Amino acid sequence: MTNFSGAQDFGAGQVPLQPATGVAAHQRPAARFKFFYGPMDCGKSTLALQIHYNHTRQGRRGLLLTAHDRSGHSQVTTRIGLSKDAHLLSDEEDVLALARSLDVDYIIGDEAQFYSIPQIEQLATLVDEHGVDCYAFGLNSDFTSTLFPASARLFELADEVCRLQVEVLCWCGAAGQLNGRVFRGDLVRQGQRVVIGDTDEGELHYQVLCRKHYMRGELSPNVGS
Ligand SMILES: Nc1ncnc2c1ncn2[C@@H]1O[C@H](COP(=O)(O)OP(=O)(O)O)[C@@H](O)[C@H]1O
Ligand SMILES: Cc1cn([C@H]2C[C@H](O)[C@@H](COP(=O)(O)O)O2)c(=O)[nH]c1=O
Repeated sequence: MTNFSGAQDFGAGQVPLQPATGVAAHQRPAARFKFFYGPMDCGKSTLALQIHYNHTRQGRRGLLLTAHDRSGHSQVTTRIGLSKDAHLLSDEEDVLALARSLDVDYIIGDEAQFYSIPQIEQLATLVDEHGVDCYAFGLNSDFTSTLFPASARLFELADEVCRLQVEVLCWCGAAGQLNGRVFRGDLVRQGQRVVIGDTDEGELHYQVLCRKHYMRGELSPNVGS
């Protein structure tokens, strides 16, 4: 909340978070809420770690979050080899309380499609009421080509939404756009929304497809690719 003098009013018992860099308040840009999205394998986690690195280098205190990372650990992992320890968010966890207890300047949230709606809204509150920059990274749609609820909320609330620039190619060479779930060699269109997996071959895996081949249900002739 901002009062008429321009000063922020955080209410009784609340202390605003302060950035660590020592930059005067009037020189600091307004906090931003950004959502970077794209299909599996398009470089989301890599960009998340790059942004985290750049902020840390300037002395800013950050919180790296993930949920259901493929590794099964509390880490952000990337296929290009980078990984970093992260806080593994549980479904009921209050991100606002967590960030305030750690006094952070920014949050990087990977696998944001798995966050709850309240958690996405808490990120927005951190931006608006506490000046914390929030960068969320995640899939836009699930294996049925339907938006994840958290991603839909991010599209509604974020200041900026960016489709990632690294094109993942469908087996035909066109830009991959949709995440196909493959079970025992067949594209499936029904099942649980959350099934952790990778784009490698296996009994259950994912394959990024262009819209035409997703709609036709035509998978790569090369198993697992
Ligand atoms: N051996 C490699 N050499 C170069 N780039 C690679 C290699 N392995 C993976 N990558 C890059 O990493 C990207 C996947 O990054 P990752 O952050 O794991 O994606 P996401 O989080 O979106 O699933 C691939 O699109 C590719 O550009
Ligand atoms: C499409 C889809 C994916 N998932 C899971 C599979 C992976 O564990 C993650 C995405 O990870 P990435 O870093 O973006 O490659 O999400 C799922 O549970 N349900 C789905 O529909």
